[in-house]
Formats: sequence, structure tokens, C-alpha cells
Amino acid sequence: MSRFDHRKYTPIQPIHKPDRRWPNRVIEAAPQWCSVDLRDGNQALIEPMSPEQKLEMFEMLVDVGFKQIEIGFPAASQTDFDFVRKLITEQRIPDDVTIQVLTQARKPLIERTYESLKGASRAIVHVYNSTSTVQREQVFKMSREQIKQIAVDGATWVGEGAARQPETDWQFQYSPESFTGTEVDYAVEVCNAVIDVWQPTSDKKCIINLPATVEVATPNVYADQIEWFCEQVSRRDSVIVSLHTHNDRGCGVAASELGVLAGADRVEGTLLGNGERTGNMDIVTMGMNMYSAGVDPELDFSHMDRIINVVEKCTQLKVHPRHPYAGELVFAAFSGSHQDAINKCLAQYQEGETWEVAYLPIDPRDLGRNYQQVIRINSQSGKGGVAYVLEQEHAIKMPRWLQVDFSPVVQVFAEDCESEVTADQIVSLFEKTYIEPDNAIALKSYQVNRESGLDAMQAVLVANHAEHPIQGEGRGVLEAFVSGLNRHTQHDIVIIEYDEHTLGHDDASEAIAYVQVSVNAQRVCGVGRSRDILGATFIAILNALARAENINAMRLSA
Ligand SMILES: CC(=O)SCCNC(=O)CCNC(=O)[C@H](O)C(C)(C)COP(=O)(O)OP(=O)(O)OC[C@H]1O[C@@H](n2cnc3c(N)ncnc32)[C@H](O)[C@@H]1OP(=O)(O)O
Ligand SMILES: CC(C)C(=O)C(=O)O
Repeated sequence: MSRFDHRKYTPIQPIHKPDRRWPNRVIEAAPQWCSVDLRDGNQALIEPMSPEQKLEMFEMLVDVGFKQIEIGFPAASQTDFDFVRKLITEQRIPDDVTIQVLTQARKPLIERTYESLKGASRAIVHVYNSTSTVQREQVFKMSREQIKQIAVDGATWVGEGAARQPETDWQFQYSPESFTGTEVDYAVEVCNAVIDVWQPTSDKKCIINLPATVEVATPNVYADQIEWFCEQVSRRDSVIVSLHTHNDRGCGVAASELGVLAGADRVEGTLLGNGERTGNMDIVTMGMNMYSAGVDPELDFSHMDRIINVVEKCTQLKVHPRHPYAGELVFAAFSGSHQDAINKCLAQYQEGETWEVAYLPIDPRDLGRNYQQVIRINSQSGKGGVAYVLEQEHAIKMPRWLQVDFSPVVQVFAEDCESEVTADQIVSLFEKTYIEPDNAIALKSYQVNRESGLDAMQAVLVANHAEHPIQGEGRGVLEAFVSGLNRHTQHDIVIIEYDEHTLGHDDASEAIAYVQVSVNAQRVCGVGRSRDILGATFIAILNALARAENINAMRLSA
């Protein structure tokens, strides 16, 4: 018998709410954000953060723009207690930032919590107890009334503690922990009892935080619960409804997004989603989802690499390379058709316009990334990507016919090395293929005379350590050069395509010339580089000829 048996599990029963309104809404403004990196994030770590790490994280959260930060569970450990004290006594809390601390609904813990907060100018005291059926029946082994009483007692002790320290501007927060596993009418009943104790007003609101402590259903079920709660809770205009979702089913962000549509005012989460088990809902993703829809998240993620660096350092967990908006690979395109589309869209994009670039939901530069990291080359890449890399990294603007010619060269190389091909490897492949082919024929000197519209040219070529003087005529220098080559080599060389540009912007810049020639009916490309554009073109033709000779083992005749 397999142990893999889904009949062991039962689905969560959604609430009946045919009048739901949230599906017709869109998010148009940022919710109040609260970072719980230093509490829920911290409590889930293999090694909780050191005081130095906590401070570094706190300062980064402030810089990102959080106005509410849950800084710990001061009654739980001396480290957390001391950290709260440090922030307060060293006056490290900016005037527009409110610290929040968590406590169980137990009197000694609440008293210790207030002790940690002495001297704070403002603080949110967050008290919780579990209300779900599983916790009531199996953990606490208490009735609904008894569980409600824990909440009411907790709220009372929180109120009393605040009254003893009137110098601080207090706000109270209550979480019916495991809300999503709680009958929603019972959750409202418990929260209303807490609200009755605290007597909030529209000027002095309390926060009711509704956690998906463990994510157990699709996000629409959570949204229905939130909308229903918002309709039923007492003193709605005096209550800030807050969300706290986890990611057990991979929908933590979606649940918070739908919860906001359903009427919530506030969202708790962590940067990049660290937290218990699969993590807390990721505020970077939710904020950037808003940003990419043209809504100001009121958080600044422009220095994403700093955020990643601090989060990785403090959590000792690596950010996944495919993590939304932040991962190393999320703006990288390896596949040919994606590169082609990105390349074409970026070429048309003008600074200041609405962003519409295929395959790039946002402009990577907004997060401190650059376009160089966008197009990356492996065996799945196409000509556009390779051309993009050469242009970005080395100012080489291959004409389309050369892109077509070069792409298979890179592909074979990528297949052979079975890994990503770097920009340096691409440029050296390019040089080896077109600029420095084996048995290259060098241009030692040349001279052009123009008389009555006819160019006569003489040049000295060097191949296999021997000099080869050539001379030719034509209605243009290139024709004259090719006629000299044809005469000397007995080949039939015809220029099919030609392009050139400078590699820089000053007089000292080199020119680069690209040619496609037919050598005895075989098409072959060559590239030449020189301070002199004419010389660059002759070199390009000679390199094409050398490549044709290599292919056919022909040799320049004496
Ligand atoms: C979903 C969440 O993330 S909630 C936050 C969870 N975070 C943490 O727990 C991290 C910090 N916690 C701790 O370090 C410890 O739990 C402490 C120091 C706070 C308390 O430790 P202990 O006193 O050993 O108690 P413990 O946490 O094991 O709790 C068990 C007891 O408290 C009761 N309890 C648990 N939670 C609560 C609560 N929120 N309110 C009231 N009582 C509670 C339990 O019923 C149990 O009672 P019992 O001893 O009579 O059976
Ligand atoms: C204390 C509460 C808000 C919590 O962390 C949770 O339920 O996940």
C-alpha cells in the first residue's frame, strides 16, 4: 500500500458568499505595510539573527521605507529584549517609524514586553492567541468561550500595561492566530470581544490582524473570509484590518493581494519571503506587482542588490535565482526568440515612454540592474542575442547577414562547452572567426590613384611570410582591389554585402568593416578593423578570402 494517499486530507470549506465584491476591484493604492522580518522571519531561522544582523536589517527596512516594523518578541529571549532596548535607548527609531512587538496573551510575557518598551515614543503592542478548531481541540483543549477569554484577558493586560506607561503613544494589535482554520463567525466574535476591551475610535484605531498562519486554501477563499470579516466586525471605521499570509501553497502574495481587494488596509510580510516553513508573504513581490501595474508601492526597491545582500547575510539563506523581481535570472533571456523580441523592443523604447517590452515586465534598470544582464547566451540563443551582446559589450554592430552567419558558430561552441557563453568568449570567437582567421592574409600597404573616374590600385599582401604585390582597376576602390585579387589568385571574388562603422566617437577610434563575398560562388564573411576605413574594408575582404581558402584548402598562388 502506498503512503501517498490524498484521502487522508479534507478540503477547507469555503464560506458561502455569492455577493462577493472583491473580484471586480483592482489595487489602486499601497496598503500600510508592516515588515515582520525581524520577528516572524527571525523566529524561523536555523540561526536567529545576531544583534548586529538585526540592526543592519532594521536600518535597511527603514531605508526601504517601512513605517511599521515588528522588531521582535521581547519576552521570548534576552537578545530580542536587548534589541528593543538598544533601538530605544540609542534613539535609532526615526520619527516616522513605529516599532511593533509580539507577545502571547500571557500576563508575565505582556509585562516583560512593556518593560522592553520603556521610553519608546510610539509602539504597537501585538498580542495573539490561536483560535482555530485544531488548536482549540488538540493544543489548548479548551472551549470556544475559554479561548475567547484568553484573547480578552490578553487585550486587558495589554491595555493595563499601556496605561502604566502613558508617556508612549500606544497602538494595540490583536491576531486570532490560525484565522484561516477558524470558523469565520467565531473569529469575528473573538475579535469583537477584544475590540470591546480596547474601545478604539476612528482617531485611535486598533489593528486586527487576520493571519493565514498556515495557508490551507486557494486565495479566493481567504479573500471571501476577509470581505466577510470586514462586513461583520464591529466599529469597522475604528479598526485597521491587517493581513498576514504564509506561503504554504505558494500563494502567499496572491492571498494578500486578494485580501486587499477584499477590504484590508494593512499587510504584514517579509522582504523576499523569509519566514516560517515556506515563508511569509513576500513584500518585494507584492510591492513590485503594484509598481509594474503603475501603482506606487510607497516602498523603494531601487537598490535590490543591497536588499538581497542584507537578507542573505541576515537569514543565511540564498535568494532563488528565479525569485520574482530579485533573482539573478529573472531578467535574463537565453532563448533566441525572446532575445530577438527584447532586442527589437528595446531598440524602439524611448526614455520616458510607457514601458512595453516583450518578456520584461519591468525595466531592470529600475531595480539597479542593467541591460547587459538581460541577454545571456547558451545553446538556446539566437542571432539577435549574440548581436546584442557584441554591441553592448564591444560596440560591434553586426549587420543582419553577419548575425545569421555567426550565430551557428556560437551555437556549436555553446553545445561543446555545455554551459553559458560569456561576452568575452563571444568576442574572442568573433575575432577568431572573422578578424584573425587561420592563414590570414595581411595587408602590408596599398596605394590608390584616381583618374577620369577610374581607380587604379596597388597593394602588397603578406601570406605565409611571403609578399604578394597585386594591382587592379575599377570604378571604385573596392572594385579595383577585388580585380587585383582576382587577377592574382585566379579566383572569382565578388562583393555581395558590405557595411562599416566606427568603434568609438573620436578621431582616434578604429573603424570596423564587414563584408560578405562570393569566392568561386561560395559565400563567406570577413571582418576587418583599422584606423583607416578603406584599409579595414580590404582587410575584411582578405579575411573572407582566407576563410574561403581554409574551407577549400586553396592557397594564394605565388
Ligand atoms: C504563528 C506564530 O508565529 S506565533 C509566534 C511564535 N513565536 C514564538 O514562539 C517565538 C518565541 N517564543 C518563545 O520563545 C517561547 O514560546 C516563549 C519564551 C514566548 C514562551 O515559552 P514557554 O513559556 O516555554 O511556553 P510555550 O511557548 O511553549 O507555550 C506553551 C504554553 O503557552 C500557552 N500559549 C501558547 N501560545 C499562547 C498565546 N498566544 N496566548 C496565551 N497562551 C499561549 C500554551 O497553551 C502553553 O500552555 P501550557 O504550558 O499551559 O500547556
Ligand atoms: C502571530 C501571528 C500573526 C503569526 O505570526 C501567524 O499567525 O503566522
